[in-house]
Amino acid sequence: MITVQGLTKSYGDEIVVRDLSCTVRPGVVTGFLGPNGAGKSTTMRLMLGLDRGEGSVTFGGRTYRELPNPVRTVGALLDARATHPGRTAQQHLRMVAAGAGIGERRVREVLALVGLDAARNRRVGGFSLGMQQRLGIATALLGDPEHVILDEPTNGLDPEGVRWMRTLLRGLADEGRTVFASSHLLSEMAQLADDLVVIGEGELIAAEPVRDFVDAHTRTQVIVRTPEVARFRELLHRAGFQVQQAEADQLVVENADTDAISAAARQANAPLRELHTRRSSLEEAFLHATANATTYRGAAA
Ligand SMILES: Nc1ncnc2c1ncn2[C@@H]1O[C@H](COP(=O)(O)OP(=O)(O)OP(=O)(O)O)[C@@H](O)[C@H]1O
Repeated sequence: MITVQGLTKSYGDEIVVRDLSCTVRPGVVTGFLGPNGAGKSTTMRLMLGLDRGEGSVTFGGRTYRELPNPVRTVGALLDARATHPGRTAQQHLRMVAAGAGIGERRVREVLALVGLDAARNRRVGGFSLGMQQRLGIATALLGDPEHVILDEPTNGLDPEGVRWMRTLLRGLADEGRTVFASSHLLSEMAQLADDLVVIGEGELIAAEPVRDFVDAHTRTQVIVRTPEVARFRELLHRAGFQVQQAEADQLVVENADTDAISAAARQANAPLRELHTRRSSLEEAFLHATANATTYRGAAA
């Protein structure tokens, strides 16, 4: 469990993380979202004690600095390109392992886990971004940590790599670990994350399960197809539903549920050809939730 309390960071006069508090629970994947410049990387750096700020972050009750052997408790990937380009993947991992008292066997294990066994003797300088990302993950997992913090772990990965990452993070969560990962790929997050922490301009916008976040920031629509569209529309309208005709035989009802619509159709003796709920996407919810907290916004077309 990661507990963040009152985390605050300023650069000069600019407050980039403001009084941020949340908990990240074990056994699930928590996605960390926010528009560009929202303060995600800064928050992760603060969590790991790489930056100084106010407030506290604890891992199972202890701050990063209090951990006797941090590599064994918290595994982190912040910048995959931070590895020395002249070292091979294996040399890099051996170096980190030696510093934490981790043996050669685990080095080979994590190389295999991230699919870099065959490339272990190649210099990191020649690695693609995706390979560097895999090495970064291997480094983060070296100490078999209970907490995993990853900044944009899918960055540079091809579709197969993204899928691999999804399976890996799910597996880590299923083992009971606390997994906290930022990403800009919202459709990916929708598939991957159970919980979300969403920030905008350094402030907490939401910390809740993905489903609750989407429900809170979007409207549910019920799609109805009927040959008697005009009569049924009028009927729903009179019953107090917010309803629009979308196609010749299709109605869209806002904030309704299919039970209520099918009951109304039965009562009116209106035949239904289709009735289903359209759930909004995480992307729609994210754009709505962060609309007022977007520092770097493209100019309107
Ligand atoms: N070393 C620094 N000095 C001054 N300002 C900084 C520094 N690092 C970050 N910032 C500022 O802090 C704010 C938050 O940046 P941060 O990189 O944490 O955001 P982010 O959410 O990770 O963004 P992105 O999604 O674009 O990676 C930005 O306004 C950024 O310009």
